[in-house]
Amino acid sequence: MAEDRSIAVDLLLTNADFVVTCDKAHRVIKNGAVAVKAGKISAVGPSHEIIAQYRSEVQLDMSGHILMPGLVNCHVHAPMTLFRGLGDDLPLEKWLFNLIFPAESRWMRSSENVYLGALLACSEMLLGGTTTFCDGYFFEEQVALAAEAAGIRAVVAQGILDFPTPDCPNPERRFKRAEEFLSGVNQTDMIFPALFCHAPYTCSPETIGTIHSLCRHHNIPFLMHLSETSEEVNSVKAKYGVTPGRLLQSLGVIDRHCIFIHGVWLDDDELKTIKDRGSRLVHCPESNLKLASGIANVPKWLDLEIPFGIGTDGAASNNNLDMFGEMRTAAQLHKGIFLDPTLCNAAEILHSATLKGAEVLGLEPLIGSIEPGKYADIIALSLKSPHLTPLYDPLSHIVYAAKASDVRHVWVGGKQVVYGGTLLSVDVQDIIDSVEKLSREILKK
Ligand SMILES: CSC[C@H]1O[C@@H](n2cnc3c(O)ncnc32)[C@H](O)[C@@H]1O
Ligand SMILES: [Zn+2]
Repeated sequence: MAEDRSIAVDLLLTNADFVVTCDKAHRVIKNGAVAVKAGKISAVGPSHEIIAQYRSEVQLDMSGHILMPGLVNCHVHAPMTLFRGLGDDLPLEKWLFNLIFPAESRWMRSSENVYLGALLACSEMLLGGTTTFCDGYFFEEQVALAAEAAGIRAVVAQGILDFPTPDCPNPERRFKRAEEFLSGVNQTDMIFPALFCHAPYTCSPETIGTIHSLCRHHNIPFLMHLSETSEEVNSVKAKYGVTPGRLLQSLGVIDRHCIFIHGVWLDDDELKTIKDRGSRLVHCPESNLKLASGIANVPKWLDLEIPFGIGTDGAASNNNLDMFGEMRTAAQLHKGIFLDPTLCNAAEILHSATLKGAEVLGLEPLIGSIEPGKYADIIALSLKSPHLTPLYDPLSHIVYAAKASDVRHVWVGGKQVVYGGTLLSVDVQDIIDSVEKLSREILKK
């Protein structure tokens, strides 16, 4: 009898119509397979080669599917799923100050509510193929707990503002709150703590400088909404005499720790500073459109080679956490604005939602592509639908035609969390029932 020299692994995914690796070379493997051991990818390649080299007691036939890395949602406020559809058709300032901040001070003072909203968000994201998200909110420890329960990877950034917030009613304690958060949440390969200075119009230079120093000290990301609306630019100019980007530059905080969200109104000099100082950007096209904040100059970001990720923003301004929809919007929007169909092509946008997104979050050595050594954060899209037929180019389908509901299977760190479109880690119906119950109370007030 011939000796079996193959290597034993924990999981073999074979016969996928395509493995879209999202590696730097944009490698797409026809009839591909992936071998997974101890949560990480051992090998990826043509099915016949992988099957010859590896064996596993768990071997799944992925024919009729695309395998690709899990999507990376670079900007979310997970608990805000509780406010989905509560305040539509308003500009940012009215939406935020007249509706959302009061709603947060009423409903998000309960850490249980924050946990529940975050759990709903994690469910929505996993079912839609997102395996990593970067969050910013209050009681962010609860978001970390929800992410752990759901089995999704997360950067959890504690929100800091100069005025009373649900988890820090006394603003004088805001730096203590940041430190308390950092000492309470341990970094693992699933949960990565960070701090989120809300915006230049809600955080003083003292707050920005102190929180940024803490981020530098702990070597963690410093997040901030920046240059989201023209009103923001005008109000910062009126108060400080300079634009938001220049204000941060004058404070000496623009560096490799910074992840700036939106950047709709950043001018060329501000963008150049962001590039030169190693900061990164996040594009949230649907939230920017819905709040009529404007449209970020993403073609310029691409020209300048500024690493940028894609984010949905919270469900109160999007109103979903669907990264397939977000990719499609990002790919189409700039073509329409600049009357140039070559802009933001499918490969560029898919990279922003996977490998580049991982790079933006500082997680690129761990996730973002299907490559040996990376965590097995993998999703399987079913191709057996009219809207995905015929198939000439898998990248085209992923960006321009696929829907979140095409996601059939999801693995995070090699652990299957979605099977056949069903979430295995938490009871979604139970979460929906609890949120519906709470929403009836929210509606009454
Ligand atoms: C510290 S982050 C949490 C804080 O941010 C608010 N928020 C949600 N979406 C936006 C946005 O697009 N711009 C500015 N602020 C936003 C959220 O309601 C929380 O108060
Ligand atoms: Zn936001």
